[in-house]
Amino acid sequence: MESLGFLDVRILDVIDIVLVAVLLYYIYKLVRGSAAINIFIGIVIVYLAWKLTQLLQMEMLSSILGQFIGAGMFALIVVFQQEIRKFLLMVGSTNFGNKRNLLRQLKFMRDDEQEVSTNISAIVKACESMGKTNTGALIVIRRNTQLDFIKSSGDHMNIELNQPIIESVFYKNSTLHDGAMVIEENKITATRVILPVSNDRSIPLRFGLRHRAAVGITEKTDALALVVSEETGQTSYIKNGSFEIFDSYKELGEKINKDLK
Ligand SMILES: Nc1ncnc2c1ncn2[C@@H]1O[C@H](COP(=O)(O)OP(=O)(O)OP(=O)(O)O)[C@@H](O)[C@H]1O
Repeated sequence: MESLGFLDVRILDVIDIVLVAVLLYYIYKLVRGSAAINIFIGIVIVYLAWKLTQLLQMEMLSSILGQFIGAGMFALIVVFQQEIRKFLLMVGSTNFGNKRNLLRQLKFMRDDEQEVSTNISAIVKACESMGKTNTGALIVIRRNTQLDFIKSSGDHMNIELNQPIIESVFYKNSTLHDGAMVIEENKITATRVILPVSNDRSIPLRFGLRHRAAVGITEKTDALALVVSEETGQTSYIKNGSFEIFDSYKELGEKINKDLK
C-alpha cells in the first residue's frame, strides 16, 4: 500500500481545503458582477496552469508562470485595492464576540425556536402603506455583519422600531428620507445612509440606484434589504445579492422572520 502514500489525508488537510474554498467563495462574492470578476478568473486560470506545469515538471513554463504569479501579487494589491478594503472591512466588522450571532453563523446549528426581537410586522406594514402612496424607501436589516462602516455615512439614531416612525422617515418632505435606513434588533440605528452600489450587470435596467444599492449591501454583507419603489409602489426583498420572490406581504413577513432566526 506504499504506492498510495499520497492519499494519506490528515484532518488538517481537510480543514485547509475547506478554508481555501470558503476564502475563494468570499472573494468571488466580493467581485461578482464587477469587472474584477474577469481578472479574478484570469488569475485562477494562470495559477492552475502554474500548478499543473509544476506537477508535470515542465521547468521552463513553470518558472515563467511562477515569476508572473510572484510579481503579479503586487499588481493584484493595486488592481483589487477597493475589493481588498471591502473584504477587510467585512471580516473586521463581523461580530464574533456575540455568542448568539456566532450560532446564527453556523446555519446547521440554527435554532428555529428562537424568537426574533425585530418588529417585522411594523416593517412590512410600513412597506405596504408606503407602496400605496408611492413613497420610495430603502431599509437595511442587520444580521451578523456589523454595519458600522456604512452607518458612518449617515445620521446616527436610536429609535424604537414602529410603523409610523418608518413612514415618517421616508415621507417625501422629511429631511431624513434620502438614502437608507438601518435597523438593528428592534431599533432604527441610522438614517440617510449611503450604501455601496452593485455593479452586477444582470440587474434589469428598470431598477435604478435605490435597488442597486440594496443589492450592493446584501452582496457585501449578510444584511437583508427592502426597497419600496417610488415609481411602481412595489416592495422588493433582497438577500445575498438577489431578489427574493414573494406573493403577499404576509409571505414577505414570514420570509424575513425565517431569515432573521
Ligand atoms: N447608494 C445609495 N445609497 C442609499 N440610497 C441611495 C443610493 N443611491 C440612491 N439612493 C436612494 O434612491 C433614490 C433614487 O433612486 P432611483 O430613482 O435611482 O432608484 P430606483 O431603483 O429607480 O427606485 P424607484 O423605483 O424608487 O425610482 C435616491 O433619492 C436615494 O434616496
